[in-house]
Amino acid sequence: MKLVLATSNKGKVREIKALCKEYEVVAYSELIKEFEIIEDGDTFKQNALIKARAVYKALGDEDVIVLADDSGISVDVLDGQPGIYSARHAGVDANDKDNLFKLIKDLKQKGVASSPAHYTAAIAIVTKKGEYSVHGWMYGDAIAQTRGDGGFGYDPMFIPLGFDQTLGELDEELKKKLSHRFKALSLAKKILKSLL
Ligand SMILES: O=c1[nH]c(=O)c2ncn([C@@H]3O[C@H](COP(=O)(O)OP(=O)(O)OP(=O)(O)O)[C@@H](O)[C@H]3O)c2[nH]1
Ligand SMILES: [Mg+2]
Repeated sequence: MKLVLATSNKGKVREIKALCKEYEVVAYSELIKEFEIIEDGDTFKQNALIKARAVYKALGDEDVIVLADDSGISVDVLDGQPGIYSARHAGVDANDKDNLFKLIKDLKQKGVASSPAHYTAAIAIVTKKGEYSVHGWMYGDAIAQTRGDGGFGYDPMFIPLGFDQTLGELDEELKKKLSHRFKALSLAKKILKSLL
C-alpha cells in the first residue's frame, strides 16, 4: 500500500519510513511541488488533519492514502509551551536550532536546569473511506543544555523517562521504540490495516 506523507520535515520522513517498512512510504514532495499549508488549528489533531486534507486534495487521486504528523514538545515549567507552536517557537522563519536554543533560554530564564516535559504526536489519515486521527506521547525532562546531535528538533535537550541521556545521545533505534511518533503510528497501522 502506498502511503503519502503530508510533511516537509525530513526528520519525520526519515523516522516514519523507518517505522513503516511494510508500506511504500513517499513524501508528498516526491509527487508534487511542495506548497505552504497554514497550520491554524487549535490542537495537534486539527493541524494534522489540516495537513493531510490539503495534500489529499492537491494530489487529486482519490485512491491515495495520506498521512500527516503534527507534533511538538510541551514543557511543564512553561505551562505547556511551546506545544502546537513548537515549529515556530523562535519565530515564523525559525529553524530547528533557533527553536532549540530559544527553549533552553526560556528554561534558564525560569531559573531551572530542567523541567518535566512531553512530546505529543497526532497522526491524521485521510482516504476516500474517511478521516482518522490518533495520538502518541513520550514523557521525560527538558534540560537547559544540549547533549549529543542525534535525532532532530529538540531531541538534544530531551531526556526520556527512565534514561540518563538525551535523545541526541541515545541510539536512534531506541528512540524509534520509545517515541510519541512510534506510539501514534502503532495505532495508525491498525487503522491502515482496516482500510485494505
Ligand atoms: O526533537 C524533536 N523530536 C521529535 O521527535 C519531534 N517531533 C516534533 N518535534 C518538533 O515539533 C515541531 C513539529 O512541528 P510540526 O508538526 O508543524 O512539523 P514541521 O513544521 O516541522 O513539519 P510539517 O509536518 O508541518 O511539514 C518541530 O519544531 C519539531 O522539531 C520534534 N522535535
Ligand atoms: Mg508544521
